[in-house]
Amino acid sequence: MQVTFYKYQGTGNDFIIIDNRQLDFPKNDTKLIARLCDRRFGIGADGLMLLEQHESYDFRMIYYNADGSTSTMCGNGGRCLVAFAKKLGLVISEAHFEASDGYHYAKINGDTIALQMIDVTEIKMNDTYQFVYTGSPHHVELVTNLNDYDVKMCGAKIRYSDLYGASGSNVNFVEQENENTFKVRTYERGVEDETLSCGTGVTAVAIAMHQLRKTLSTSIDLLVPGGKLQVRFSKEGQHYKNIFLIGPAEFVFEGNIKL
Ligand SMILES: N[C@@H](CCC[C@H](N)C(=O)O)C(=O)O
Repeated sequence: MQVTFYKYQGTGNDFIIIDNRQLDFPKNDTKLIARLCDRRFGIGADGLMLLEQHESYDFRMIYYNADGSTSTMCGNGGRCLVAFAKKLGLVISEAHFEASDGYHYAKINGDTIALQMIDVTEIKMNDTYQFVYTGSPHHVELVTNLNDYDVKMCGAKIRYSDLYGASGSNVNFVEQENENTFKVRTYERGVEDETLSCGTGVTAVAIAMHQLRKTLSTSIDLLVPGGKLQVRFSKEGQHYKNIFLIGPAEFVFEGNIKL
């Protein structure tokens, strides 16, 4: 079977996208997905997404990590899938879709996609770290000297620690740059390495930093190794709502593979 794939990236978090509206992609073939994402033996990506038909919304998002595991929500992936849906002509300036964590709305402005994330109602605050679920689980930790930090080694230690059990967590290391700007480097579960950006990760960081009162701003800039993202939200009581992850989502190339 010949399949056309599309490569997209959002601040360097890169994805293989396949139009699976005909439902012919072998969705349970973990080894195939891992091989397609492999940077030496395959196309290379942090994750693979399928765009499928949805009964009430514009489309459905199915996300796999680079190791082939089915995953929870991917913020940068969601933004890239919206850009792909626009390329397919499924949406024009707005999108409504369903992902593993439920309904999402997105606004399209050229290559900039603003994706609404799920509301956050619980933040676990600890002396040295916070835990925020933004559609995916995220450990957030302030560090000094982020540029020289061993994200892969320290991230893996936390991801596999007793703190998060068998399912683990993504791990974000953060350093404050100014009043409303934070630098972030993320160890991603399922890639098992640092990625250049993580959308659900920077969303967790923005909320954790606001909750910690490191910033009073509700529009926060996040500098990641792959570029710049913005997270905006409103706070109602103890709940964070109307959370938007904003940044570029770009088509890179397309090709055909024989499965
Ligand atoms: N890169 C993603 C997060 C993808 C999911 C994550 N690896 C997990 O398994 O939790 C993002 O942009 O949010």
